Amino acid sequence: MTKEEKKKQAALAAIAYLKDGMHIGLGSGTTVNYFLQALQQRCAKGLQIRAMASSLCTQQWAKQYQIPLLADTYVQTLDVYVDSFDVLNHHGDIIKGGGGALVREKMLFQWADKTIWICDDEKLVDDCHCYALPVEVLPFTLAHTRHMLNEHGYKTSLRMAETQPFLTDNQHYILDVFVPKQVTLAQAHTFLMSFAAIVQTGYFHDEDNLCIIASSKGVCIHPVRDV
Ligand SMILES: O=C(CO)[C@H](O)[C@H](O)COP(=O)(O)O
Repeated sequence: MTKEEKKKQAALAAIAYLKDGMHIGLGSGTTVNYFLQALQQRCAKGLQIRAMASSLCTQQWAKQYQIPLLADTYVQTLDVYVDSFDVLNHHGDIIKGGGGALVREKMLFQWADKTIWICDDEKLVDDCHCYALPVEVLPFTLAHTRHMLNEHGYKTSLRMAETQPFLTDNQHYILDVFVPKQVTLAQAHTFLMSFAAIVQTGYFHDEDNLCIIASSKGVCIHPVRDV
């Protein structure tokens, strides 16, 4: 089974957790796009939900698929948040932000009553240090921020979109940060958040929510702590 087929299978399995009347937070990325396509079909068959997108890209897809959207000003509750991630280790440490939507993704994750993670098995890793940690940062005094991080052993790479720095939906930059081996992601997150220029990191921690993992053997569903 290809990686794309696995993503699709995981996304399809998440549909079973949706009920009429729910407010659903939508993550970002290609796996979520498969979820949106499945959701479009369920909505066409009568499922009554309303959704909130974590990125402009997801919002555009949701509109294209005619998924009813909520205006953020009026939403007080989110029943469930559905998203994928870049990597997850066996301790519930998650890296997100490959698509640069990490701030709004974390907001919806923190807000929702529960989260359903959807992924292919290639995203499960022993050590998250294999993947750079995306960090959303203010463009103001960027060179200084990078210099300070470098002084502490954190190498950084400014994410680009062709010849210009990649701009997030919040009009900030993304630094892909290589966390030193001896520092845990949780420690790195706390350290990085001490910089006023850093808006948020793509480090998430979760143990209790469900993770739907698709592999060539099929789909399995576990609490994150048992992955
Ligand atoms: O964190 C994210 C976007 O900011 C995505 O969830 C992550 O990058 C995974 O994307 P994909 O489903 O395309 O593999």
